[in-house]
Amino acid sequence: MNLQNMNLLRTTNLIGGQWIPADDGQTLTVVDPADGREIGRVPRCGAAETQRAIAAADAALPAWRALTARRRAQLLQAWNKLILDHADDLATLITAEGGKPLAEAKGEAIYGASFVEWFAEEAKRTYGESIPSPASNTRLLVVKQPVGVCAAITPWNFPLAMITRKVAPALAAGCTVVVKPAESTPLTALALAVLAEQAGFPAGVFNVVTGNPVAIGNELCASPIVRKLSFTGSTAVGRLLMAQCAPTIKKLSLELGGNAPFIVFDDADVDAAVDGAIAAKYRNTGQTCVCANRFLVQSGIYEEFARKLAERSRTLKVGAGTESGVAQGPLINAAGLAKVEAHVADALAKGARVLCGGARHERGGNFFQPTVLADVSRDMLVAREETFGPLAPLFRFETEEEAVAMANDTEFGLAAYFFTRDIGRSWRVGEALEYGMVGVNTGMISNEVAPFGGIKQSGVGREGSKYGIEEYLEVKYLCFDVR
Ligand SMILES: NC(=O)c1ccc[n+]([C@@H]2O[C@H](COP(=O)([O-])OP(=O)(O)OC[C@H]3O[C@@H](n4cnc5c(N)ncnc54)[C@H](O)[C@@H]3O)[C@@H](O)[C@H]2O)c1
Ligand SMILES: O=C[C@H](O)CS(=O)(=O)O
Repeated sequence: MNLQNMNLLRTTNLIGGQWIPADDGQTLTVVDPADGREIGRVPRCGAAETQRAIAAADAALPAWRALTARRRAQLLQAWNKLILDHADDLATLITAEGGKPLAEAKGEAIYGASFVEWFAEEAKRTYGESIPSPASNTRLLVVKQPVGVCAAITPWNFPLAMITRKVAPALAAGCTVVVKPAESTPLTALALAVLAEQAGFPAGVFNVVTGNPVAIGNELCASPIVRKLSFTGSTAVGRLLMAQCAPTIKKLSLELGGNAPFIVFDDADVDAAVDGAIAAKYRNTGQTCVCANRFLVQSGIYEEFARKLAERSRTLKVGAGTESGVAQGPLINAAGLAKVEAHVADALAKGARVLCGGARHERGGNFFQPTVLADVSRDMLVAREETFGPLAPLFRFETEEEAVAMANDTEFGLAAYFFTRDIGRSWRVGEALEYGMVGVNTGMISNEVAPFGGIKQSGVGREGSKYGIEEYLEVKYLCFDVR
């Protein structure tokens, strides 16, 4: 792999300021999902290395939390600048190990840096408060203090932004961090660590451990030194980690799976709804937690919307993320491809109709055709499971009440979208949808300034926004007797 700065391509882990291999020398192979080529190897670390990373973060904590917020902010700004200065190389890494089109990967590097910039500013605003005392001899004060040593476990689909969305607020708050990135996309995480070291973060403040997820996760969850776990990934794994953290009563942030409804009402601007559908469905080849997973279309405009969405989906160029003009890359692996295929087969077997795509792409490998299915019903797998691929299943509905009931008929509650030009309906439906985030007449909702997160089994806590740093702070109440 050719980078402008080859120093970013690391095959070791950063623990306590040292770049180290696995104790037993074992490695994980990293492959390009577009062609299966090996692009690198990283340490297959386990419990022992993780224990050392936790110890390093613990040792670094007192000095780090004692720094002024201004100094922590300066280091975060330096990291932000380095990420932006190296955005092209970081995009090359993101595409090489994750498969997304290069333009999207560049966008992720910029998006990921925006969390570092945002929390550099938030670092200086962890305000407390004074409370009028009910007793004349006491004065009441509330202060915010860093939680302490934190662990972060992150997914492959945004290998840079999901790390900075956790590490930036943690460091801003005065915490130290041990990160375990996904096995599929460790190189981007290690490149971020190179830049953090270059920015001047002291040894042990930011540690990255790659390898056996179960062994590393068990240590991070079991250690009483780790006071918080922030996890982004599937609901199944989030549920497991939540249970594993119970014995040590850790503070938890969980950003989990979704099953986003995309509702189009008869009164919508259909062309705008199709634009929104393309954005909400096909970003990262449909592999984002906020991708539209179910399209609920009112009967009056069903055929028009279906036809236009299929027409636009056919125009999406499928190929390796490095190829010019590519809009859809490969699925991350064979399992991801098989899930899309299974969802399509199940829907067709139960009466759905193919409007476009519907099969593996002629390029073979992990490529799948952008697919739109009509006449989809609630007994199909796509109604209940997160497809996590380029599949747009269209459900039909008659009334607003039916649409809301269908949209809420899931254990997930991350993101939802709807298109209408009726102001009353936008309030009624916006309030009735059981989701943490709702896009109204838009298919793109993610940014660093708004609270990102879900309800029900899509998780707990919020990332980004003014709320994100609170996840890494403890509230302390001081009562002074002033006699
Ligand atoms: N809500 C969000 O912000 C958000 C963002 C991105 C992805 N996701 C969700 O993540 C899923 C796809 O990502 P994924 O395939 O990487 O999810 P995943 O749950 O399989 O893996 C996520 C992370 O957990 C680790 N992991 C897996 N099993 C573990 C264990 N037993 N102990 C410790 N760590 C373990 C993995 O190595 C990886 O680092 C989808 O469901 C998607 O909706 C949610
Ligand atoms: O997969 C979901 C991530 O959170 C991506 S984004 O924040 O919606 O860009």
